[in-house]
Amino acid sequence: MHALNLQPKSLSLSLAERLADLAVDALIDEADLSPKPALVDRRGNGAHTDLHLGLMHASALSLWPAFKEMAEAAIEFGEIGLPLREAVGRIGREGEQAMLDTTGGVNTHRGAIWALGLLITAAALEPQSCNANSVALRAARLALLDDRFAPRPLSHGAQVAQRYGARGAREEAQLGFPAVTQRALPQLLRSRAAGHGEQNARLDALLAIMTSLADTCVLYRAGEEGLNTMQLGARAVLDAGGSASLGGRRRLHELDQQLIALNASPGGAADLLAACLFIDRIASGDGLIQGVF
Ligand SMILES: CC(C)(COP(=O)(O)OP(=O)(O)OC[C@H]1O[C@@H](n2cnc3c(N)ncnc32)[C@H](O)[C@@H]1O)[C@@H](O)C(=O)NCCC(=O)NCCS
Ligand SMILES: Nc1ncnc2c1ncn2[C@@H]1O[C@H](COP(=O)(O)OP(=O)(O)OP(=O)(O)O)[C@@H](O)[C@H]1O
Repeated sequence: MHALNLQPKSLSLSLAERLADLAVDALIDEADLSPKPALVDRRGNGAHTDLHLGLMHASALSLWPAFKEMAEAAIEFGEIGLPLREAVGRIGREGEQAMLDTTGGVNTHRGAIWALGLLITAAALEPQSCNANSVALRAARLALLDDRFAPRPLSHGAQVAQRYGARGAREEAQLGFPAVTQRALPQLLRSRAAGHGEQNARLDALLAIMTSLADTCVLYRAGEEGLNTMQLGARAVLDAGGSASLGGRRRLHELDQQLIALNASPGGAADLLAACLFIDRIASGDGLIQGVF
């Protein structure tokens, strides 16, 4: 059993503060990871005209209070149920507003607030049981509850669901984040074990998500052609040896060019990579052990 260490010796941060720190760290690590196909990274803006790395960092930092508040709500309510679900929904919407205030109205992290918010809440509910599957399962149980106060806008995800019947961010969470638990985390561990280096292992984890995700950002911007290009291209990189190999790097460069030409940015996959990095840290106890903060 993986347990969060509740009593750091060197600094007395609360559990909620530590979880918020880890979530913001995961977002910053995701943004900085390079070269990500068609996404914002240290090289540039990928397929985006309204996003850049500084904005992604500022947005990530703006979410810290909402993340902390979600963890505190979990501790206060103490169990999965409608009161907690609706509290977290309200805090998530406030976090989204803080994000929009920070970015001047640009959507930098909507999907990430959803995924990380649920996972933080799930971790804070039972910090003594934080292996990947337990946290994802608790997050799924929360996501399955219907928030009566959630607005139902005709979001990009909803439009794509109508048009293609695609499962989006909501369904991914309700299923227990299979793209993270069954694809990204196993790939991250395999690439690390093969000695590929941390940055390549993270890129490989992102690619593993991209091989099968119905990313509604890609579908909205580039339709089924975009989604097929993303899934097949990501598979080709991994089959060529992954990000650490010369063949894999060539394929990765090709995929970057193809997705940019199609204006197809895999933002949903990027959010799930952040979720993967967050779970990896809490499941290994890394960062929650005393002295790190
Ligand atoms: C469920 C959410 C993500 C809305 O989803 P929807 O598909 O309708 O919206 P939209 O297209 O605007 O954004 C979805 C975002 O999810 C990400 N995403 C896209 N595809 C996927 C996928 N297959 N899996 C996971 N994430 C994805 C992308 O970043 C995308 O931008 C969420 O914003 C929401 O409903 N929030 C309500 C407030 C709430 O309850 N918050 C709880 C906080 S924990
Ligand atoms: N490094 C990243 N680069 C780009 N997008 C990212 C990155 N990390 C996460 N994302 C996610 O991608 C989404 C932004 O994608 P996109 O711009 O397609 O969204 P949109 O607001 O639905 O569409 P549009 O900009 O076309 O109006 C955000 O919700 C964000 O969570």
